[in-house]
Amino acid sequence: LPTSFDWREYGAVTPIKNQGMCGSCWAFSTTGNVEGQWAIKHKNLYSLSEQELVDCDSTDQGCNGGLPENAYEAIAKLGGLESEQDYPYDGEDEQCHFNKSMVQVTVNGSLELPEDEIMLAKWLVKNGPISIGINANALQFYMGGVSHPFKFLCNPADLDHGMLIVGFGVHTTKYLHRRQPYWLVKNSWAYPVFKKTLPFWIVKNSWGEQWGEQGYYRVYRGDGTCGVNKMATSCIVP
Ligand SMILES: CCC[C@@H](/C=C/S(=O)(=O)c1ccccc1)NC(=O)[C@H](Cc1ccccc1)NC(=O)N1CCC(N2CCOCC2)CC1
Repeated sequence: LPTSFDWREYGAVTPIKNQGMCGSCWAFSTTGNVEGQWAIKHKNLYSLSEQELVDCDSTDQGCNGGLPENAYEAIAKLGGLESEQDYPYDGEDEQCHFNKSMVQVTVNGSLELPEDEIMLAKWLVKNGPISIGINANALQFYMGGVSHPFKFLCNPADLDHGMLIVGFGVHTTKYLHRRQPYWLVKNSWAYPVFKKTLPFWIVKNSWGEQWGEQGYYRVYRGDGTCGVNKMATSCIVP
């Protein structure tokens, strides 16, 4: 197993997207995994439509939540996913206007991955980015670095947010030289939820555009922090 790995270096990850004021994190977690699987298998990276899932995946609840595993199934049943361009994101529940002739990619199954984080890292290197459920408590006020909250502050059993692991590495702290293995996790927030309440000119000027580390979150790898390993899944693409 390498010390670090990052699927962004191999063209398997699209730029950070913004879910806005809609609880569609599950759809972004799903499209992120499908984008990666398709890119690795077909050498084509397409940005895929979350709005199609919000509007047309009747097994999930649109802006009120969902599960990537349901979404993979829904994509297979619908007949595929359209591109972001052809079915753009509006951040609210709309009438489904899926057009099967516009399908960019298809899915024909899914996998539940092991909770062992060494096996997860091995799977990631071999196969691609992983969709996860996580407890988002530590994300609300995340400002960078390797997040490693106490278990009672981030219950691994209370998963409430869908994200995408795109890689992993080890951070050595400056003074004590502590080694902190971490997962590199793609988020779908432009601003953290709490900053949405601040006047835009404060957020724009002081914290820049992106949430976290240019839209990414680094969380401790190896002890099930925030349940990062509890619901790791991937689609299978033909
Ligand atoms: C209200 C929906 C919130 C949304 C994410 C919104 S969010 O904006 O990213 C955010 C997250 C945390 C803090 C603040 C903001 N969360 C979800 O969609 C999460 C994502 C998730 C959870 C666990 C494992 C994997 C993925 N899922 C969920 O919220 N749900 C999972 C499915 C559940 N169904 C109810 C009916 O019976 C079938 C199951 C509905 C709730």
